[in-house]
Amino acid sequence: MPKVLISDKMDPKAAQIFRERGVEVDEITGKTPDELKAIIGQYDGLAIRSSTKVTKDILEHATNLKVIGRAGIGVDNVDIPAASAKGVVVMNTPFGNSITTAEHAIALMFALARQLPEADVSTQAGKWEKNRFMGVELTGKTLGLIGAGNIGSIVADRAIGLRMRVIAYDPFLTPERALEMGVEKMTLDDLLLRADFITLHTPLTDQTRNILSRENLAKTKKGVRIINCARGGLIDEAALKDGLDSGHIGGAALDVFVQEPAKEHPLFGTPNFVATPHLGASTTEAQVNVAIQVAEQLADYLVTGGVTNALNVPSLSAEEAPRLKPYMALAEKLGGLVGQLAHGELTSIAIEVEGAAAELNQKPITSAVLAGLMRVHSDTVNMVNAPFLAKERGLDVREVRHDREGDYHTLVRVTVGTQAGDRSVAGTLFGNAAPRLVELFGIKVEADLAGHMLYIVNEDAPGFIGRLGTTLGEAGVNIGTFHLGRRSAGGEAILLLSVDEAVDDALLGKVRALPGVKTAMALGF
Ligand SMILES: NC(=O)c1ccc[n+]([C@@H]2O[C@H](COP(=O)([O-])OP(=O)(O)OC[C@H]3O[C@@H](n4cnc5c(N)ncnc54)[C@H](O)[C@@H]3O)[C@@H](O)[C@H]2O)c1
Ligand SMILES: O=C(O)CC[C@@H](O)C(=O)O
Repeated sequence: MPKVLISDKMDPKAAQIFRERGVEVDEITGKTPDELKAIIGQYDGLAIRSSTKVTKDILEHATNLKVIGRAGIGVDNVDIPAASAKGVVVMNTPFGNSITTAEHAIALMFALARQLPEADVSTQAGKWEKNRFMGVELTGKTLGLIGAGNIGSIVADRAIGLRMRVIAYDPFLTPERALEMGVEKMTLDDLLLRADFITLHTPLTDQTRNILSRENLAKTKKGVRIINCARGGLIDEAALKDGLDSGHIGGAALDVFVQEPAKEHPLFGTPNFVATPHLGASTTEAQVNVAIQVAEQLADYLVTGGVTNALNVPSLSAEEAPRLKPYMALAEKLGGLVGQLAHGELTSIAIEVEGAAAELNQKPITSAVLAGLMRVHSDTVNMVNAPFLAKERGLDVREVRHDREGDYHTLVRVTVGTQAGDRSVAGTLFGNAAPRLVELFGIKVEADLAGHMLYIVNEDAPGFIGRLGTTLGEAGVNIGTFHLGRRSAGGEAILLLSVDEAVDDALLGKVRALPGVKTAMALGF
């Protein structure tokens, strides 16, 4: 039974779903990195929010981990390259808390417009400072969105409802989508010049880090009010403080900080500054949504192989997964076969599909071929990290989908480019389920690829099979199945034998010494 750790506070629905789906679950929150390292090796899945930092160091101890699920959107607390290199799938729940976070941005915009937090503190202190708190209306003001994705577009919708004019800077926003959203797309400089309020809704990337830098803050309209419910690091916090102190910036509300938890901060106590402790996603509704989604996604992956909302592998629906499963087994075997047989450096690999296979999602088939190919050299390769490793090694990977009718109702062909030329193997599924090799280096042959096998290339001549049988028999090696293929009578023949025991080097030497043998190799699947 797969086992999952929930390491951050999460709605109880998550644990309930895991149990209902046959996944064992432990909820252990508030662990230090060292404590997490000590226990993470027991788990197949890890469900987190933003507190757990899944670093490379933690991943090195996660010997059984297959999937990490973030109950939320931002995955900057997960080292995705390290997870990918280790073959761990990383998923998030991209929509579960979008409305809630957009509402928090709108709430902070109101808080700034009417100085609500300061007015509350003053009133409850018995001061009744009616003249101190003069607000501004939102109606007719211009809201500048930096980032117009899921959350940004909900903020735009709500702001338009408040009769605000919404302008947006997002390099990936198409003119059609901007029109549909009712926002005016523009450059960042134009937005900075025109916005009365600016709200940030981008992920933190190398391009967005410090997007509101000191220089950019200086370009804003005097009195601008700034809201950040996305990620700390998007704004230069020191420059923001200077802007508030000088009065150039009329107000700022931060839900997120460069360093979290932010228990002390130079901005704290600054007039017109509002802070919340990363509460963007903190509503009952959003937390139930993301808990349910993350548990369903992790359980799907661990139980059926379905992949939803993964950031480092292609998606695979729970309906597709069972159809693709036998193909992935076939693909891994074909990859493993060429990996074992092809000598020297591989420069390219082409994965071709035809017949029924051509109607499927090809990405998982390709990943499985690459995993089989590279697992020949490393036990830690799997379908998740194989494409990354292939890219890292400069292997040129091509996917080809054929429309044509072939000899088989379904076929997967793998061709690797080597210094000696191209080498190709092909396989089909018998009964849509059983992987079967049907072609090896241009020769028709029909074989299961399973267990210990012996691959022999020899000159097709009478008496050879008898001599081979005797040699194996004398070594106590029992032949399970025997598959023969040849280009032409008396030409080159290929033999693929499954044997009950591994063939050691001494026996291989004897096989290679038999008359007519050109190549003999032990294979394993
Ligand atoms: N405060 C919270 O609790 C909380 C809750 C949920 C999400 N978030 C954060 O909100 C952010 C946005 O979430 P989302 O669901 O809208 O994401 P999203 O992926 O739907 O949208 C992000 C948008 O940013 C745009 N973008 C990317 N690079 C950009 C750049 N250089 N300049 C301008 N725009 C750029 C993208 O094109 C995209 O449209 C994420 O960082 C997420 O972590 C915070
Ligand atoms: O889990 C949370 O409370 C914050 C989530 C939020 O930052 C997100 O990116 O989804």
